[in-house]
Amino acid sequence: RGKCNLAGWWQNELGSEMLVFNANSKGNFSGEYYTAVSSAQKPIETSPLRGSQHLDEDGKCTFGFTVNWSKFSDSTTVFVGQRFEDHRGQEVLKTGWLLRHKVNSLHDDWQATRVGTNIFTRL
Ligand SMILES: CN1C(=O)N(C)[C@H]2CS[C@@H](CCCCC(=O)O)[C@H]21
Repeated sequence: RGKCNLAGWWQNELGSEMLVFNANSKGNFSGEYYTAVSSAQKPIETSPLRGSQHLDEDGKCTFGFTVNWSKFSDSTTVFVGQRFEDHRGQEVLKTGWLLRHKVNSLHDDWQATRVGTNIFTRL
């Protein structure tokens, strides 16, 4: 696979881990996300992720993926970002994310979406 192969195990500064499977010829991929922390009240479970990446040969591909949190939280997170290599040649995924929780009424919609940034490095 090209230099921008996102497949493998990654971890971020929150202690979350994700396993990304090989992308197909169109750049579509799936994986599993294990969050170490959650605002949900139920036990955390591994959650599926699905995404799409560009297949650049320069190794600096952009990508996006969605995590559909399992039964433990009625919420969804979308990530968008780019792969880089740092000064030591270590791979990093610089991402931004939006986390949307289900709210019970339109009036509560204003408080339903959180935003953040995140860096993943290979496990
Ligand atoms: C641990 N996290 C992580 O690795 N992030 C990049 C951020 C954005 S997704 C969120 C976890 C959400 C878990 C499900 C829920 O509490 O609704 C937080």
